[in-house]
Amino acid sequence: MTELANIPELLASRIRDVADYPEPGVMFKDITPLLADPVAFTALTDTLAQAAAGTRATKVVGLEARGFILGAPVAVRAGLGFIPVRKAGKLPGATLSQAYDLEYGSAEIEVHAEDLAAGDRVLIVDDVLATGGTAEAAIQLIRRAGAEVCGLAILMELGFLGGRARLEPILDGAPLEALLQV
Ligand SMILES: O=P(O)(O)OC[C@H]1O[C@H](OP(=O)(O)OP(=O)(O)O)[C@H](O)[C@@H]1O
Ligand SMILES: Nc1ncnc2[nH]cnc12
Repeated sequence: MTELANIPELLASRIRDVADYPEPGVMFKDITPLLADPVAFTALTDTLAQAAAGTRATKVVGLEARGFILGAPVAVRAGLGFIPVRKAGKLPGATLSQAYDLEYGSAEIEVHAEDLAAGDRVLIVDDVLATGGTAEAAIQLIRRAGAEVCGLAILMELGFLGGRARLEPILDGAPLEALLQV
């Protein structure tokens, strides 16, 4: 387990701001420097896996694509199965789909219907919470599959975009943990 004095400071130092990407007016939070640093990536994985332990999750859902990079090692560390929620058209089996808007556009996500069922407690993992559109769509998908959302574990929350205010009313008390706040 990682033992570092100030994990949030380390993580924040490895996230790069890119102005006007992917469109004018957006300050993009680029996590690739964090991923390239094994100490920071391990600290992030361990910290998110600790969040999973407190939720009694039975599965981890990661949101394509950056949520896969973070969610898969968290699932392994926590001893849980990993379920990918993919952008539309990428999963070969029978899927449930949900359209949504995000900070810079709109999209549709899907999950294999057979991957989740009643009795599953799902922890959603992603890198950034902005408007909350992506996470809200994932919550809807997971519930339509019959499973319960037991928490959201996010690396960075962009508070000024209102994602937390949007999600908390629909989370039924499940925790929304963001390691960093902007
Ligand atoms: O709160 P929101 O406004 O919905 O934005 C947050 C989402 O946006 C990013 O994903 P993106 O769709 O850019 O996909 P990527 O991970 O494939 O880059 C990020 O990884 C979150 O999933
Ligand atoms: N500003 C941002 N940076 C990185 N990912 C994002 N997803 C939505 N908004 C984002």
